[in-house]
Amino acid sequence: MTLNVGIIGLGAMGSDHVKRISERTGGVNLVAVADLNKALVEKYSKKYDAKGYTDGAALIDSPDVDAVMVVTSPDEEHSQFVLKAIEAGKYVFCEKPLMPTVAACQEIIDAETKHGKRLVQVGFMRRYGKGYIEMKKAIDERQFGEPLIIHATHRNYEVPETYDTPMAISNTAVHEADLLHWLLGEDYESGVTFLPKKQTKYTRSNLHDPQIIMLDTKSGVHIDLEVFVNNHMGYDINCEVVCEEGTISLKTPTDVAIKTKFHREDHIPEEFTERFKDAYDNEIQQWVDSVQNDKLTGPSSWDGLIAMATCDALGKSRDEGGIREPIALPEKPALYND
Ligand SMILES: NC(=O)C1=CN([C@@H]2O[C@H](COP(=O)(O)OP(=O)(O)OC[C@H]3O[C@@H](n4cnc5c(N)ncnc54)[C@H](O)[C@@H]3O)[C@@H](O)[C@H]2O)C=CC1
Ligand SMILES: O=C1[C@H](O)[C@H](O)[C@@H](O)[C@H](O)[C@H]1O
Repeated sequence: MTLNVGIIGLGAMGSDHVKRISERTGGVNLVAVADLNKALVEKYSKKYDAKGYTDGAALIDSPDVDAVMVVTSPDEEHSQFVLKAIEAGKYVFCEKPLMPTVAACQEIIDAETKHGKRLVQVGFMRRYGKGYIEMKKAIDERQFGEPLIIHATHRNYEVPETYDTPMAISNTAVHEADLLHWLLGEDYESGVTFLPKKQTKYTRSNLHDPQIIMLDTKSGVHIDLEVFVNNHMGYDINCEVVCEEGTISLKTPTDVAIKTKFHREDHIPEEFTERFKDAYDNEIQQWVDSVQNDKLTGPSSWDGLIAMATCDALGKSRDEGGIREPIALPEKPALYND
């Protein structure tokens, strides 16, 4: 049976998902779109012959909509629609982060637990990247012995003026906060955030950039993560896992390598929709398939809370000048055990 999906939020990520659902995902129809911006609603409702709304709640209430995608920003705009979808008993894909605070993630977990069935998947799409899947297999199988250290970078070419210091963790590093404990198959013990060089060419009053994060896991794996969101180089995501008898690293996919006039060059992706196109495609196809099977298999609301609890500790460390902070989790509800 074809799944009829409505998408709330038609900006940079939402418009990419509109195209993905309409043109590259099997077993699904885009039947409705919503945004506060009427021009975007008119554009995409007309282009994809979908019903247009400016009120996301009305989209969720529509009997024509089987499942919902929440792709709004700022991130605080997610829970109103996630909670309404749960109330309506409809599956809902919520872009990361689930919400930018632990308390708001907990509110969603409480609502889902009361409903009695998992309905929420969170958009941690790095888990669907081929490189990360191969890395996780190698770690799970201990192909190179015990993992010891992870070196990672999360670099953006630039971010908008509204992007501020806390977002470097809650909006950006939240990807690695989810990814790396999933990759290693264990929880974090503690974290530290510190702010290097205070005055740089692109420093803004509301944004300290770059930021340096360190995480340590329960077994003692040490992680260092550079978050550099105005690097004016490109969208450069790196991850190297150092094991007892070898390393395994993420490779940036390139179609061509150029050599000319005594130099060679590779392309650096401009932004996330280019760099992780396959991961997004795999993620959304898996979400549609799991909804049709009436059993979600992707990142849950609980994964959303783990990531935000990690980010909270890292934000507290940053605000306290780089003091190591424990990363503690509440008891995991049984709903999220399978
Ligand atoms: N998984 C990933 O790699 C990525 C995830 N994201 C996430 O996707 C979400 C959207 O990000 P962007 O597309 O970059 O933001 P954006 O600012 O480009 O678009 C957000 C859209 O949501 C709409 N909106 C906001 N509040 C609304 C409401 N109450 N009702 C209806 N529409 C509303 C805005 O009018 C805007 O058109 C964010 O949560 C962000 O964290 C963004 C980029 C990449
Ligand atoms: O989710 C995302 C993107 O995937 C980028 O990796 C981040 O740098 C960006 O800040 C965030 O919105």
